[in-house]
Amino acid sequence: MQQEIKQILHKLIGDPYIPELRITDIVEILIIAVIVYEIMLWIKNTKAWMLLRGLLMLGLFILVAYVFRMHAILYLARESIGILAFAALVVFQPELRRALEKLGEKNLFSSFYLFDRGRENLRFSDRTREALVDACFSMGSVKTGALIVVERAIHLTEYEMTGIELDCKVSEQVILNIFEHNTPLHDGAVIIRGDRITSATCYLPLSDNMQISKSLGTRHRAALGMSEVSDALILVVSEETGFVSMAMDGQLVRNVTPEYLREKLGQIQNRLSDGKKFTIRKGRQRNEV
Ligand SMILES: Nc1ncnc2c1ncn2[C@@H]1O[C@H](COP(=O)(O)OP(=O)(O)OP(=O)(O)O)[C@@H](O)[C@H]1O
Repeated sequence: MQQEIKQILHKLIGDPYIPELRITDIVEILIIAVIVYEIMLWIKNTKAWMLLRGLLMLGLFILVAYVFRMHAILYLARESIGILAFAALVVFQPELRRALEKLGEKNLFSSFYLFDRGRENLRFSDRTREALVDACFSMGSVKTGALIVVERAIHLTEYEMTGIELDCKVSEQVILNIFEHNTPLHDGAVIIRGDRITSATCYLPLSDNMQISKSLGTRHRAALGMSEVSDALILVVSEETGFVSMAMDGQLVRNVTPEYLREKLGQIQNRLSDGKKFTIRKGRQRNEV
């Protein structure tokens, strides 16, 4: 094949230099392409995108300084590169941590182990999934605000500790009871691990995403913030509108339908699916932030 390509090129443009291509070179190119693609996705989905734009502007400025031989500016740029790199590490520490955690979550070899199939692979039961969907839409219909975090691979112990410890089975009635106005547990978020509610009144980190709609308050900001620092799926019921929204992977999807929520919960129900490398993202539903 390579020989044929060489012959065709020889006819067209003389004697071109084509280096020997081994199978490992092709594998290497594919690995680098996947890594570059993942880094680009990460940059696009995090604040790093703003950093990249900032760096491009800075690069342009330095280029102009170089062209016009502005020595003082070039000297300052040279001296501050180390400090800027350090500052970027500090500013992007949560995103970098999250990226490394994601890498650790990926179970690349799980699909090779057939004995894995016999294990208990369900994260939570169908009953819990239905209870969550029913509870959210019941609360939405009477405009009761709620914030529910469904834990996945990353343990949320540090957030559980901010609330009141519970250990009870998930059911629609229990969730409705927790978020009932003027009851001791209604404020803050509940955290769900498997089929159990582990904590209520938990305090979640607020997102500092500038693009989030100004009409959304701290409940939605907390849901988005939690989805930025963990792989959890967060459900929000708005006290103001009764809309049910969902946050995951730093994206907030507003005003979802029961079918959409059921589908998303179904997708995270299976533990093994976390190892999937490529997933086809379906179109976003309504107002995604
Ligand atoms: N950081 C947080 N962690 C957990 N819960 C929070 C946090 N911040 C706010 N909340 C919850 O959100 C409630 C306030 O919601 P607020 O009205 O500010 O938000 P909102 O996004 O406009 O929601 P809604 O549409 O329900 O009004 C608080 O009473 C509290 O229960």
